[in-house]
Amino acid sequence: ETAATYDYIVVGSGPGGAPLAANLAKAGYPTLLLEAGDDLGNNKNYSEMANFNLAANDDKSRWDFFVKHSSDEERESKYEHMTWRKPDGSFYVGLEPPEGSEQLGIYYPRSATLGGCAMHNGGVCALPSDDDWDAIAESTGDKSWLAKNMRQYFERIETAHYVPPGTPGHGYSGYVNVTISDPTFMQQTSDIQEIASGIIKTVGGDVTRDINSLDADRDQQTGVFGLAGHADPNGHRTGSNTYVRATLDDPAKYPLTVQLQSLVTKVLFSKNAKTPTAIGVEVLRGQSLYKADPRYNGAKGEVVKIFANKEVIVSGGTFNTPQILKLSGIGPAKELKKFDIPVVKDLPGVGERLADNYEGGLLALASKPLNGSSGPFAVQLKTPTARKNRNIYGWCKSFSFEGFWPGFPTEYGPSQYECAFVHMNPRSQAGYVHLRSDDPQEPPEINFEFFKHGGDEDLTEMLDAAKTFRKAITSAGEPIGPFNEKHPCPGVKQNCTDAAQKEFLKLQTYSHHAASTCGIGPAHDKLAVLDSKFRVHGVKNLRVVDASAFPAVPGAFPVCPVFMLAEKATDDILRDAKSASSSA
Ligand SMILES: Cc1cc2nc3c(=O)[nH]c(=O)nc-3n(C[C@H](O)[C@H](O)[C@H](O)COP(=O)(O)OP(=O)(O)OC[C@H]3O[C@@H](n4cnc5c(N)ncnc54)[C@H](O)[C@@H]3O)c2cc1C
Repeated sequence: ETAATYDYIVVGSGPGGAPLAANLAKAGYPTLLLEAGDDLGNNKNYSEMANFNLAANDDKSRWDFFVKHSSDEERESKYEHMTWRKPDGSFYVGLEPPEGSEQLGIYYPRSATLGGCAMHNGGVCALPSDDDWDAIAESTGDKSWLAKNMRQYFERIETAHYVPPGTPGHGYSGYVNVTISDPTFMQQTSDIQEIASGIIKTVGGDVTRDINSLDADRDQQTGVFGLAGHADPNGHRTGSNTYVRATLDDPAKYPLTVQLQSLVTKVLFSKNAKTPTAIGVEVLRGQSLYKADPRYNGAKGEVVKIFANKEVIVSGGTFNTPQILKLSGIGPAKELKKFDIPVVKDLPGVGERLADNYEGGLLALASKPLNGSSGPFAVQLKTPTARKNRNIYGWCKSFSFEGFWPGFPTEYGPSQYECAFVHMNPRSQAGYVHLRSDDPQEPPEINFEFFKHGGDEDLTEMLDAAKTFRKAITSAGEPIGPFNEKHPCPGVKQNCTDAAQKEFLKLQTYSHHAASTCGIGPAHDKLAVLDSKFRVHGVKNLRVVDASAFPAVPGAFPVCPVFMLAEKATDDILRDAKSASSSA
């Protein structure tokens, strides 16, 4: 293919790329959406939200990344779920690998399928603090990022099922159905209801209110809430996959083309232009071509070049977008030269400032099997040393969640109860995604450098959260209690110092909301990659629209904020297209 068939090429079909491609096609522009994986939208492990752990463990979509949390090997070696490759080729997870095993790193799942990680995620839909949006407006001077303007994008994506129709700040016809967890368990007497009552007594709130519906002083609201997720009232997952499929099936026959099993290896640039100008992409065609795919078998794929009349938009996610840019010659010149990649634009920030929410949990076993059941409910806290806003988002139920490893999670039986939590707005953004080679099939090196800056402050906030959750859960007395805590302070009659608990939290923190490797920021910020309209600084016709574009992790859960980015980028791109055609 040499002639440009498409106006836009979008690389990657996650919550950033998929809705954007559908929107551009619906606006009448021939658009190609390229996705490395397959379409699993009809597979019940993906289409039913309740099966999300099956989806995340499924080799039909898995891209297994193995990352570091720090550059301190001793600290890394104490991570309880360190993953190793045994001599027989299978995984070992733990601290005592069989002899001859190779240390792979800390498992970090990604979903390579039509819809991206919105196809295996837990579905939690939350909005960042208003301050998170306002900070982008402030750093770039672009007022369209102010929270009060961003809310329209949430209204656009949402079909709300948890607030009365017409409630301001919500949408009722968007492609993301949002429901909250069933609150009716609070009306029946049960152990689960009693524990939840204790939590509500400790932190306030109630399970019928929703985080996203609070407009007045959202950033300060704390206590218990119903947990909002991107599923419809029947539990069907909605979002990136369902929206693309609905757009393809629409009788209006929008000019959207989706090509699966297409691993984009680089962006192509015009040879003549003075300013680097994107004109298309190079693709490897074939199944499971990326080495993070457990089904990878050494196949090389067929090389294809595809061209765009207007723009290329990269939406490969926080790990893959910087890899694609670097392979294309956009990134830190020093790193590119190491791999003999010709430098198209020296942009030192590509792959830098990687950050993630820190996660932990207060997990305890009751003295008896817990009767009753509930979905998770949300708990927001503002711990004593929090900076400006609430800083902890927890979710509680009888379950166990201790991070990710091949085959996760653990199951401690019917007496288990946990409040898992994410710590928002990490102070450190020192992580990075660096190339290991110029081979596009080879996953990059990923190091989060957790706690490198402000670590002690963040750990104090996590410890205070754990203390609050401990008090809240254990307020249920006998015969449900006493509780035998698994972590961060094990035992029934506990005797842990604050320092010991902080050390546990530091060593065992996990994460799954990676962001910011191609952050938006002003041109004078040497680590900024994108301007406020998602355009790569110093490059024409190339944008990035996915979680990598956030200059900092957006609140507690990124997926709904990424959907909002896709909508905002749609407006920016269509505005440019219209002004180009009116000036032509
Ligand atoms: C296990 C898990 C659970 C999660 N749970 C939640 C949750 O409950 N709530 C929440 O808000 N967030 C959750 N997240 C995070 C959230 O899903 C992600 O932040 C979000 O999906 C990011 O969207 P994205 O568009 O940036 O990238 P992704 O979702 O990663 O999508 C990128 C897409 O690009 C494709 N791609 C990558 N490279 C190439 C290439 N070279 N060529 C072609 N295609 C390519 C990939 O296959 C993928 O489909 C979870 C994440 C994980 C891993």
